[in-house]
Amino acid sequence: MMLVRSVANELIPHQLRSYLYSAFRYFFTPLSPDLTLAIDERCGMSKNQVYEAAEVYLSTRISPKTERLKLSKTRKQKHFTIGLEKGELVVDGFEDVRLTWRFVCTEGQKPHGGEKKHFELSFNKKHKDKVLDFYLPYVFLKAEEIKKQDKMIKLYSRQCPFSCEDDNERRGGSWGSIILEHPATFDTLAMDPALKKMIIDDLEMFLRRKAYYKKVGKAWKRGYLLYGPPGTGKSSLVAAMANYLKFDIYDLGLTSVRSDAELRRTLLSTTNRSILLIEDIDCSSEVLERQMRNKNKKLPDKTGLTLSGILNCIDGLWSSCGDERIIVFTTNYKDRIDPALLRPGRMDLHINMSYCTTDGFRLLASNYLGISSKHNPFFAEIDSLLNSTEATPAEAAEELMKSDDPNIALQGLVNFLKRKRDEADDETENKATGCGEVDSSVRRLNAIVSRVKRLKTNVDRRKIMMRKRK
Ligand SMILES: Nc1ncnc2c1ncn2[C@@H]1O[C@H](COP(=O)(O)OP(=O)(O)OP(=O)(O)O)[C@@H](O)[C@H]1O
Ligand SMILES: [Mg+2]
Repeated sequence: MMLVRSVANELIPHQLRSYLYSAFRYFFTPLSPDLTLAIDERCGMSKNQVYEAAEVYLSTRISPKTERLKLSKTRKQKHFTIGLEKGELVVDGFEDVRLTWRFVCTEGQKPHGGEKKHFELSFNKKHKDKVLDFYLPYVFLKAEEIKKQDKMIKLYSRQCPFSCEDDNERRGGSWGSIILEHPATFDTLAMDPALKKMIIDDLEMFLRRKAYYKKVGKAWKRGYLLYGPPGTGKSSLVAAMANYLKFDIYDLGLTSVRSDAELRRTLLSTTNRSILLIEDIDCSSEVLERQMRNKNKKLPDKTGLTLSGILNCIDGLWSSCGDERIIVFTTNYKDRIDPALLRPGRMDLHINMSYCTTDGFRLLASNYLGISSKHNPFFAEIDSLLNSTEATPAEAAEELMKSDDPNIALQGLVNFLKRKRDEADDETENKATGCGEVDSSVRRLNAIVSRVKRLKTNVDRRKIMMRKRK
């Protein structure tokens, strides 16, 4: 035998020999009774939901025999997050089936590199149907339960600004995330109570209506346009929505997107149960078009991202994939945005975030100072000032934060509102007097309005003084 092998070694070239050995092994080794499913991290450009579910589920199935684990915890998380390290195994049981999970990491192909991750799930072939029809749905269900219990809301933003020009792959849809720690909730939002209730009811109805959307053949999505001056709580409302629904936020800065194709890739890599946020929509499209033209003079004029391009892309994608999606546009100037966005059916609700109202002030006073209007002499004066002055909730909140002593803080707010009112009066008078075409009756009218406002505040002040004396 030894003699035969040494003769064979001499006569047959090395490569052919190893091929013959492996062919021999293939035909004479008994076939494995096991089946292995490879579960990649991504399906093309989207995340693989099986991978995501497995990752969450397996973190609760780690056996005492496992030798290496990945451990992490953010400031807001109550518990550690445990994950498998490269090559580690988890053995699981489902009814009479024994299943083995292995976590595999391999180096990605050059030039972009990066790690490619996947799970391998092995079990006896005869259980294939049971695993596919019952075990994997069970893994999904468990993963959903775990996620709901320990749901950390994430804020995603695009990782790749213009700087990494050669990195085509990253330019696709890579999002970086942090835990959203925005404390805004519907309880802390100062806005018209009826409007607030309407928004909460709308969100609730949206969540309940999965079957309804399917029945009428519409994608399960909802669009909101939030408009109003700076500091009226548009971004806070988005955070409150995310905290209420436990949805992640994808903050899409359009200036980081260079083409419609890139936008499509970016949107495809967002997940269900999320809010896509596009802030300052009135500026974004113009800035982008200008930026594109300046950046690449060779491009024909129409190559940049346009608002209608964005809307078509979002409409198309939104109608074809994804569930439980919310899209929010914000703007300071509703009148400046493209009419295409305002067309019926595009955004389901237009929400006006307005200046601080007396109800809003009460909520802020209770949140920031822990006081109510009962027996507080400042409230009537502040109410009357708010009715004649435009102050944003952000401005009011800033004043209320200036002192721990409610009286000092409220007095500060009164002074601030008076200053604002006087400035506004002066502006009105200046406008009236500075403009030659405005006739004298308008000027007189403006002066009367200002005087009436002041008179009303003086009366209020006197009432407060009298109440104090009593
Ligand atoms: N309606 C509100 N209720 C409670 N707090 C508010 C409200 N509006 C603003 N604030 C306070 O002001 C801060 C700034 O508000 P926010 O960023 O939500 O305003 P915005 O409308 O998004 O402004 P911009 O148009 O400049 O983006 C918030 O962090 C919050 O503290
Ligand atoms: Mg904002």
